[in-house]
Amino acid sequence: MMRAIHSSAIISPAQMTAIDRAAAGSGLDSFALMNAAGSAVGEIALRRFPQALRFVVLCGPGNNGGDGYIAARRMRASGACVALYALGDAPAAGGDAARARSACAMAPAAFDTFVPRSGDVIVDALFGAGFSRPVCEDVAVVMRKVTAMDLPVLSVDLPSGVDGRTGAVRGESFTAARTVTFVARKPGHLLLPGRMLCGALDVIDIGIPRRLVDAHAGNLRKNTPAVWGQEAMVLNAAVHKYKRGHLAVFSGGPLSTGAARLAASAGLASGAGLVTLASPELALQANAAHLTAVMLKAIDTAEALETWLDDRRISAFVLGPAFGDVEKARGFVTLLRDRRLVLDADGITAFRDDPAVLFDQFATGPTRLVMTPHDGEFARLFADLAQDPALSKIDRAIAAARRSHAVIVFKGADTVIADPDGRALVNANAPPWLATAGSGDVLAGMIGAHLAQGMPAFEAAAAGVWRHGDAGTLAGEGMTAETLVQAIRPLHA
Ligand SMILES: NC(=O)C1=CN([C@@H]2O[C@H](COP(=O)(O)OP(=O)(O)OC[C@H]3O[C@@H](n4cnc5c(N)ncnc54)[C@H](OP(=O)(O)O)[C@@H]3O)[C@@H](O)[C@H]2O)[C@@H](O)CC1
Ligand SMILES: [K+]
Repeated sequence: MMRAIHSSAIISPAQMTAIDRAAAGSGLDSFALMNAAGSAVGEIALRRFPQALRFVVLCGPGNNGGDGYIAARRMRASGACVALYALGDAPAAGGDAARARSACAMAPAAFDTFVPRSGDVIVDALFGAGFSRPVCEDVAVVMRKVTAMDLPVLSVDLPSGVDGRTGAVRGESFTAARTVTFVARKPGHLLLPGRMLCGALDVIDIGIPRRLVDAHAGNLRKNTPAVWGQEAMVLNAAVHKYKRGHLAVFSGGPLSTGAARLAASAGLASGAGLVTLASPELALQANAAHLTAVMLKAIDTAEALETWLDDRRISAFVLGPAFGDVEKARGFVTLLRDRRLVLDADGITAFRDDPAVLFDQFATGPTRLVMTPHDGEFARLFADLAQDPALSKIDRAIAAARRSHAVIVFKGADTVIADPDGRALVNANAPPWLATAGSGDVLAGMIGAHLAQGMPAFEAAAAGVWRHGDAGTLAGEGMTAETLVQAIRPLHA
């Protein structure tokens, strides 16, 4: 009986190896685990691809190939037509993969004799967790042929060619219709481009005890309401508006007010009790003409801001969307350094020449700064991390959070949220059409609303990102930033 487990845990290939060792150390039979894994693959192949005229199992030299041999045996036992091809050397004698190969009782043909044909379903068991270098040309040619013929691919653990730690493609990869992985998701299943290449993902329990998984899993999870739900204030009519927080959003000049208004209205729709747009005098008219529930306050200078900040009920701030004046942004951030702040867009770019000035101002006390960079903005503050090819997007976000003492929301279709303490989340509910003009402004306002309500910065960011993806899905294809705000769902008890 197959069960899906650890629904939000993400485990790196290195942690998986440690779990594997711990399982063996506790007396679990590693061949039994492979048997469970390979049998699950065979069963899923039979169930999900009834149209197959032939199952072609491509086995690599390691344990990923071992799973393939078990799957082949399982499918053959059910009467399916199965062809088996082996890449490279035979598996090391005495290991589980060698045992699986002999138990399979089918002689594999050499990999380079495989000719794909119409009606084939490919079971890709070439490389999984042990994928260590770019695929060679022989393999790449087969991958390209299979893709060109649009043959369904069921990948074991990961589409071969995808790096499980980073999600990067090394050389070439299969594009799977389905991927069957074991114990928990790996980063490569969620980070781009890996996520796009996995197809539907099955996470299978192969019998490793939960205590061993928990002992070796790190602080990385998929972003779901389970992560932040307990911290979220359940909003109802009985909660006084001041208890739901007061969010302030800084507007740009008279010709660039729209972004801040989007953030402000998103903040209100996300549950902030009060939202005030802090606007330059010259932009008051433009802003006033468009606002109803959002309040308006003229703030032009550092002095005016300093006076306003005496009101401690203003519980969070958003600075950056189309703000424009980077010098003014730097001055405002200094005044806001002991407050809860979402820094986005121009607010991030303002510190490109000396990021340490920003980081130092938030170095002590509780984590209260959330930054929401896209790739370009990230590179402006963290050039070395952005350029280091050895780092995954998760590694980059965590290192940036540690350095800046801020929660980092590293945006993209695979947004990563990282806390200075090393916790991280990968978000996966964003529809492709969410990448549209103004979408980032809406996100900044949503995170600001959660901060204003008093949620810890990490959970506030996670809740904002998840609800943003949820609203995008509800708004549907063809959405605009305005319809996105309208689609923000209230939090339910
Ligand atoms: N963890 C668990 O609990 C369980 C894990 N299970 C399964 O084990 C899998 C991990 O097995 P694994 O560690 O043997 O690694 P795997 O992916 O087979 O690759 C290693 C081989 O490929 C080779 N190789 C690498 N790159 C290459 C390239 N570009 N081109 C050519 N060759 C290349 C590499 O060569 P080497 O680098 O050593 O020279 C080595 O020979 C995991 O994904 C899952 O399916 C299940 O059985 C259930 C229990
Ligand atoms: K594979």
